[in-house]
Amino acid sequence: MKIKATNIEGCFELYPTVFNDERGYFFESYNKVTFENLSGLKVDFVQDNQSFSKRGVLRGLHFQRGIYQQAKLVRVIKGEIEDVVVDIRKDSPTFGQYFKTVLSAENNKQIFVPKGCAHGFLVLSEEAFFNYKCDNYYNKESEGGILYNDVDLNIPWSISDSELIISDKDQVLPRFKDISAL
Ligand SMILES: Cc1cn([C@H]2C[C@H](O)[C@@H](COP(=O)(O)OP(=O)(O)O[C@H]3O[C@H](C)C(=O)[C@H](O)[C@H]3O)O2)c(=O)[nH]c1=O
Repeated sequence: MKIKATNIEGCFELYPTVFNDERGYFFESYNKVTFENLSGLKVDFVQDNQSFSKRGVLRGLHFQRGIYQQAKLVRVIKGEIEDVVVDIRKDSPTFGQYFKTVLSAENNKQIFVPKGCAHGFLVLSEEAFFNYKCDNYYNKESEGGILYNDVDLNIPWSISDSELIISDKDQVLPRFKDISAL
């Protein structure tokens, strides 16, 4: 497992060691000791999530507030997505910056999304299975979000608006300038 910093403080990519043989492949998708040794962080993940989406589905940008803020370790089991992390920590040196990268079943790449960041993804392949760990439980009342095409963030999603599939809830999320930073 290797890790690589991103432009957002505390957000990093993880590249697992893949063992290929004539049967296929094997890799440790998560190992607490390895994660802690490489990141220097002690993270207690308490909830695993999985979602399935078709091409053009955009989920996010979501976060949870207060004591329910979540750090996440995200990955793709099948397909390919464009993953975006936005720093909404008002005291962070990278406040208001976003990080965007492709996660896929081919690159097996993962992202650690620190607490205080909004997260979302766009499915580029025909279908994608997305799987992630959270270090805090879901709390509907604490949910917040930012409109995916916020003009200030100006995130260059790779699929045009006309082809996007976005939930009713996500279509009416507030603009970045209107959320109270964490
Ligand atoms: C997140 C979550 C949702 N739910 C229920 C609530 C809804 O009835 C249903 C779908 O929820 P939602 O439309 O919020 O699912 P996503 O749009 O995939 O939300 C996720 O999208 C982006 C990419 C994220 O990073 C967040 O983890 C998460 O907000 O699952 C639960 O029961 N538990 C949960 O932890």
